[in-house]
Amino acid sequence: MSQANAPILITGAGQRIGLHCAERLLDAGQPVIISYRSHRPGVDRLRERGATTLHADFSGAEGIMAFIEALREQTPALRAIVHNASGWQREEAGREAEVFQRMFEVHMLAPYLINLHCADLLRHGGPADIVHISDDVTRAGSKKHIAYAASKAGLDNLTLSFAASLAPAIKVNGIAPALIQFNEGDDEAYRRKALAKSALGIEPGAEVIYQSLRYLLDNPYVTGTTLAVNGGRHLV
Ligand SMILES: NC(=O)C1=CN([C@@H]2O[C@H](COP(=O)(O)OP(=O)(O)OC[C@H]3O[C@@H](n4cnc5c(N)ncnc54)[C@H](OP(=O)(O)O)[C@@H]3O)[C@@H](O)[C@H]2O)C=CC1
Ligand SMILES: Nc1nc2c(c(=O)[nH]1)N=C([C@H](O)[C@@H](O)CO)CN2
Repeated sequence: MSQANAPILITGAGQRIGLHCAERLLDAGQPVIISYRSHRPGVDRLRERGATTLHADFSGAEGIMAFIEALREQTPALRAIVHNASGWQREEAGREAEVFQRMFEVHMLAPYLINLHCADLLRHGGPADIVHISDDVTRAGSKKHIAYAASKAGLDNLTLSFAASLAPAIKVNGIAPALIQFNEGDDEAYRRKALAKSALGIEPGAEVIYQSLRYLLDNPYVTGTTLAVNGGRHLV
């Protein structure tokens, strides 16, 4: 496979932001591979559009390594790897250690192992990128998602280490969103409170993440950077 049509991998792209970015890449004629954990309608839609869909559960090194093996059987080259898969878990009484472990696995261990075991697929002489989807919450921490925020902060540090380690062949950057897209169960009171936390006060939707991803893929002189896509939350 020439680098020209090497696929872009997006993890956790069966729904929401990952699904939107996968669809937009397909719209642009870019081959796509996704990982998904739960089978959702978006997985079928991507498959129908020609994307390769691989099941993956990153809860533990075994599951991550099994995904890596399946990925390497699928393609000899990659244009980019987008680490989007994520669990937004609060602390739970009696399950504190399990929640921390889950957050560490999906936000740090999976990107770490996939990057180490798949960076060679990006080494083909053409433009190559790794993008970590983080969270603006790493600036200040979170009272109700302590393990989540800590694991995303660790992901931000992986951005720096991998950017230094893989340069100049591979650029490594992050995108740190604040509120992008509410979840179905978010009630009006929660939505009002969340919107008030940023200077721009809107729910922008997934397109702003695709625009940020496009910028990082297209810019040959940006690495080791995490883009804040947060509506000016740091100003409020
Ligand atoms: N939405 C927002 O407003 C914000 C999003 N972000 C970040 O942007 C990214 C995309 O957000 P969003 O689209 O809301 O993400 P989702 O909450 O929809 O999660 C994306 C996917 O990750 C998968 N996933 C979760 N845990 C695992 C695991 N252990 N192994 C494999 N897959 C897993 C889920 O699979 P399953 O379908 O099985 O649940 C889900 O489909 C995330 O990294 C998120 O942290 C940051 C700030 C705000
Ligand atoms: N994996 C996820 N991470 C995050 C989500 C989400 O739905 N899935 N949502 C948020 C919130 O939008 C938060 O930014 C504002 O309430 C954060 N991370």
